[in-house]
Amino acid sequence: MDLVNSLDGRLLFAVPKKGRLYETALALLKGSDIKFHRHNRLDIALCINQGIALVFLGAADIPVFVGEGRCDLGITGQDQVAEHQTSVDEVLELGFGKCKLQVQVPANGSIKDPRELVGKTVVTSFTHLSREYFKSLEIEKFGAEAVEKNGLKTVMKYVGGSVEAACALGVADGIVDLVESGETMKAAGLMDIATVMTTEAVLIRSKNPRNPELAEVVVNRIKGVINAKKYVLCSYNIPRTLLPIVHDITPGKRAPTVTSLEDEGWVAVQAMVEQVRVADVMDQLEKAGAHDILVLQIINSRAGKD
Ligand SMILES: Nc1ncnc2c1ncn2[C@@H]1O[C@H](COP(=O)(O)OP(=O)(O)OP(=O)(O)O)[C@@H](O)[C@H]1O
Ligand SMILES: O=P(O)(O)OC[C@H]1O[C@H](OP(=O)(O)OP(=O)(O)O)[C@H](O)[C@@H]1O
Ligand SMILES: [Mg+2]
Repeated sequence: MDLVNSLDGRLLFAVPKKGRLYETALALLKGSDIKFHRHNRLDIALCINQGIALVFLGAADIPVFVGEGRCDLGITGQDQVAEHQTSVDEVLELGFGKCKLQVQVPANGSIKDPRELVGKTVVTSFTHLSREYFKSLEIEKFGAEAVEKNGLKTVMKYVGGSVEAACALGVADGIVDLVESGETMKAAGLMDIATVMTTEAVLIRSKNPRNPELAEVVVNRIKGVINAKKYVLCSYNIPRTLLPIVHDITPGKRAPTVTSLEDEGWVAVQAMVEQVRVADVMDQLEKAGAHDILVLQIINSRAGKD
């Protein structure tokens, strides 16, 4: 059976084929028990244990394919969804691929404010978002009527990558590009002067998925993996008399689990704690008189329906 026929009835899930989101997106699929074989150079992979086919696409193309209903689910950046103005449901923020889309200019140049770029040349891979951004600056400066009548004065030029080189090459007065650590920007002798948007990876769903029940199962599984990463399980022993104190420090998601120990007067406590707070929580517990404090990783989770 050829590949196209074997796609029949399968839920099509678009995932980035390379770049910044690739590895974490694949780890997320693995955590959700979505197993597949990807043959060399093929951009479609059938899942072994689910009625799903993965479609490997560029992150920028994923909102388009999902928006047109060609794919049912997709993982891409919020920036790409906004840039391509497609109608999709953003069902879940995924907590990785976090960065900012920023206006940048030469650090040693005279421009210090994005308004000074009005009427000049801006190079970017995000022409729609950049146009919208400079349109609002131009409306502020010239008024909506003038902008409507004369069009944008700022010139937007598209490049597909290595946007930072544009200023040094004399192609641009400023750029609009993604910044995470700022290393690339700094290495190119640029500085940021405004933020167009902040973004992270997101799970998107078509308005009309071909198998809504299976789409829901996949969304829930991914949700479980994402939520598990947000929390760790904290367990410790404490004299029963101190329990009221620790309730305040580790209230858990619903309530802490408290079990009696053989050692009379002592209890064992287990509670979910936000990963970002765990060091602080451990300090507080130790100070309050807790012993044997352990922090355990949660691999997967389901909150259950209320
Ligand atoms: N430095 C970064 N840190 C975090 N997330 C990023 C970074 N750069 C890009 N992203 C996110 O990843 C998405 C895809 O960008 P990426 O540059 O990986 O794709 P690409 O340009 O298709 O790949 P490549 O750069 O390998 O050609 C972006 O739209 C953004 O959401
Ligand atoms: O602030 P930083 O941590 O340095 O990250 C920002 C860089 O990451 C992305 O580029 P990528 O590596 O994907 O290369 P590209 O420009 O060819 O897309 C983005 O376009 C920036 O150039
Ligand atoms: Mg890139």
